[in-house]
Amino acid sequence: MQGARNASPGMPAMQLFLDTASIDEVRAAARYGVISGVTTNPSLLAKEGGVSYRQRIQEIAAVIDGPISAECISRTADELVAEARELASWHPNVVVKIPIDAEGLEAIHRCSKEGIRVNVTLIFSANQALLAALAGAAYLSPFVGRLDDVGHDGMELVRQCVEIVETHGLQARVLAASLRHPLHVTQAALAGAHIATIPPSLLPQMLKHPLTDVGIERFLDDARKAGLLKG
Ligand SMILES: O=C(CO)[C@@H](O)[C@H](O)[C@H](O)[C@H](O)COP(=O)(O)O
Repeated sequence: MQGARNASPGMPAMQLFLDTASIDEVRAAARYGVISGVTTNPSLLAKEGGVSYRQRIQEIAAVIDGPISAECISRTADELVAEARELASWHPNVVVKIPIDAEGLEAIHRCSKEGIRVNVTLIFSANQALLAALAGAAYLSPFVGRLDDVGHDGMELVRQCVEIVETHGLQARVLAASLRHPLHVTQAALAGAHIATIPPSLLPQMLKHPLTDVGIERFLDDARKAGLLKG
């Protein structure tokens, strides 16, 4: 992780990943030193006007020295494994994303046995998360916002994933995904998510507080009165 120190020895600090395929957004966020990885998906890539996926992943990996998720689009286990090998060959930091279904579960198992790190995506239940973790997933991605959209408590799934992983000493890390607003990030941190992947628009929203702006203005006024500042 780029700037943080662990609160207690042996306990990894929570990490923030950026959820984008835009190199400009990655560069803009990287300067703060709070982004430890990047997640991409076909929908995010589609916004990038036909750029090669491989080239974009390599550009991102040159800016962020951490896990970069690239998503598989194959639908059978054999094809998923072949595609995962290809994506993983693009850069040593690539983590391949595989959706959780029957073919996906077999592919997760086979990839993890080969040493390819897998981020299991489109997780909407605790049992999907358990199966993915048992198959050897490196990351579990519960989709918070999309569960909220259909009237469920997306953050409760994050809590359940964390509890399952920690109760049973599983290796997988819980990566809260489909986060839509700053409160989601706070809630993911409090739920014990190991990682939250955030759309770039959330970063300034997390940072900003009107009372901070008012406070800065007040201090500047007083600094003028005290003669510390001219004009
Ligand atoms: O990689 C992941 C999760 O591992 C993310 O890119 C994940 O696909 C995105 O967070 C979601 O697709 C965004 O979901 P939504 O806000 O569009 O519903």
